[in-house]
Amino acid sequence: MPNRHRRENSHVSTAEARIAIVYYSSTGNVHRLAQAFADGAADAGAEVRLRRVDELAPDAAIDSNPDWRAHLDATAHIKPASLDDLLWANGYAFGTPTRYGNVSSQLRQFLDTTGGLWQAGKLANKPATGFTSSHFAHGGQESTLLSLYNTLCHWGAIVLPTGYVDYEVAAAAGGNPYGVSCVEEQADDDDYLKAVLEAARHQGGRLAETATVLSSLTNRPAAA
Ligand SMILES: Cc1cc2nc3c(=O)[nH]c(=O)nc-3n(C[C@H](O)[C@H](O)[C@H](O)COP(=O)(O)O)c2cc1C
Repeated sequence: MPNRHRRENSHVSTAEARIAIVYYSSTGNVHRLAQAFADGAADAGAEVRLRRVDELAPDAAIDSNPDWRAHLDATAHIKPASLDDLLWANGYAFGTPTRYGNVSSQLRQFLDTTGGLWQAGKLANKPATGFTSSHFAHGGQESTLLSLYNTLCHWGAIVLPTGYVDYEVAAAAGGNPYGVSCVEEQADDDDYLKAVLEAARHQGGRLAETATVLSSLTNRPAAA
């Protein structure tokens, strides 16, 4: 029987939610999801930081694809992600395009700068979810998200997959229970794209609620 939990019926106050949405996008698909996550978390009452990780590719690669250069220029105003954003937030959403079934090197590079925070226990006990975009429906979205979640497990984060928490929302967006995902070759279909963005907004709101509930745990002093 489908689960029909609906977020709009929730009574959780998100006054304490501080959500960092950290993403990489070369041509805009993941950026679009990141914005929908930000909207969903903000609509639920959270403070939100939308942050892109630094581009690492050489200009020659970027300029070989006009969409890549155009998107990079169009999003230059978005602040780059920093470790301070991770310290500040009590809930995370990480977005990456699927790259050969894996996390992009740009997001990976940012994650690989978090050793100090990890060692100090500053990343533990916070809810964290992932989102991705691939070209094909079977192009490796699940493996990308699971690979991302390996890092979150090492942090001691509370991995927050989408599941089928709201069955209709999840099913309309393709039914990926590991995290919100977009199939680029289907994104020209307005109904599909609308459903995927709705799933991202839904998960952004759910992340904000979960961050609020878990923040007392996050703030718990270390045992003596
Ligand atoms: C180097 C490279 C590897 C990719 N690997 C995959 C893949 O394994 N599976 C897939 O379906 N799409 C793959 N893609 C396509 C991207 O995942 C897809 O275009 C995605 O929507 C891009 O998101 P963005 O617009 O946010 O950058 C790859 C693209 C590039 C450039």
